Amino acid sequence: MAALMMRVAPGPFASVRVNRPVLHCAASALIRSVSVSAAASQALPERVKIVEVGPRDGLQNEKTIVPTEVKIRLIDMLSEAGLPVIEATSFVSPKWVPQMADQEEVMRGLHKKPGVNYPVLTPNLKGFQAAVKAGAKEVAIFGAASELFSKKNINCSVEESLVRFEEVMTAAKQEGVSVRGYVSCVLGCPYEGKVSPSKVAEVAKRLYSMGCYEVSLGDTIGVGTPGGMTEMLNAVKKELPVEALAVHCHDTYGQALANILVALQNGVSVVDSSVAGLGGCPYAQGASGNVATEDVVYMLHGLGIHTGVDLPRLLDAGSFICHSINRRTNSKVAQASCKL
Ligand SMILES: CC(C)(COP(=O)([O-])OP(=O)([O-])OC[C@H]1O[C@@H](n2cnc3c(N)ncnc32)[C@H](O)[C@@H]1OP(=O)([O-])[O-])[C@@H](O)C(=O)NCCC(=O)NCCSC(=O)C[C@@](C)(O)CC(=O)[O-]
Repeated sequence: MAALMMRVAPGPFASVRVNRPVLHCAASALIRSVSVSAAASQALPERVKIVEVGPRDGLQNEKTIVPTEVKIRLIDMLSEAGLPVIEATSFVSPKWVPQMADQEEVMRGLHKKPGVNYPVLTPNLKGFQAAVKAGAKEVAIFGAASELFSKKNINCSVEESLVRFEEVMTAAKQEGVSVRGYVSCVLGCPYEGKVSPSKVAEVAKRLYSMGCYEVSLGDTIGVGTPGGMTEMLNAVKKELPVEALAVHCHDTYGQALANILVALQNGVSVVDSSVAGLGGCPYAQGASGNVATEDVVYMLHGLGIHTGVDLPRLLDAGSFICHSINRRTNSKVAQASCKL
């Protein structure tokens, strides 16, 4: 062990202000050096854009209402940590998702950092209009590759949802608002089981064709494996440029990082994640937390990929929200860093 600790350079957590066994620093530096040399032989992106979904996807499923000031503080801590995109809230029905009922206050209260985007979810024109009134400059429309999930989540068929999204898109073009698209259940549905990659590709193409600048492919219940991810991406890449794709992985079966790595190897360079691994969709049975942003950042930096994210500050944001809502972090990196 002594020999191991002598051979490695200072770890990536040199500036983390917590007590940590020395072994963690040494081991993480070793992991990094091994990973970088492995990455050298792979076609991986030099830079990855992380879309932080914690304030929305991470909190929407919390049963106890999180105070608005806590949500605002979390968003501000995430922007201070260098996250370039922070999904702030959603303009959905408060009867359907009570946790997001303070969407206007959140939008008005957050301290917008120059260069940071704060998209919000809008399922229909009503949500879009409210979002714009509250100052949103970017929205996300969210469809699905599964009929039953679409019905449970937004109370309409996939085709009906696309008609609603066209209305949002038309209004967004008039207002100069950017629109991101989601396809949920891309690697499996809690109600229909297996989902065909061709159906995912079809819905993704519709969203892209109507004007979404980016389409995020959601493994909503975290059942995917690297094999399934590869097969699905191969189908989608036939219809959309890979530059317009993002992946959105939940970690129910512990496959999220492996799935993300496969997506990177397929040319994807946008990754959604949630601080402390919080999250889950209230209308997807069995959905667990999103992949933790801390773990994604740790892996990407270990691969020598730039994110612009300051990991110690991100760990502070994770620690803050976990203490505020009395939850244990799902991030392995946070656990190893003795942050909670
Ligand atoms: C889409 C609706 C509204 C349809 O819900 P509905 O009941 O069919 O809507 P409606 O048009 O019949 O209207 C019913 C009531 O809702 C109101 N209403 C109508 N629209 C809005 C709105 N935008 N904001 C606020 N209120 C709204 C409307 O005004 C009316 O109010 P009432 O007259 O009863 O008082 C509903 O199903 C809904 O809000 N669903 C959202 C569900 C949700 O947020 N799910 C979680 C996000 S998706 C997700 O997590 C997956 C993702 C994106 O993360 C990717 C992944 O992981 O794969």
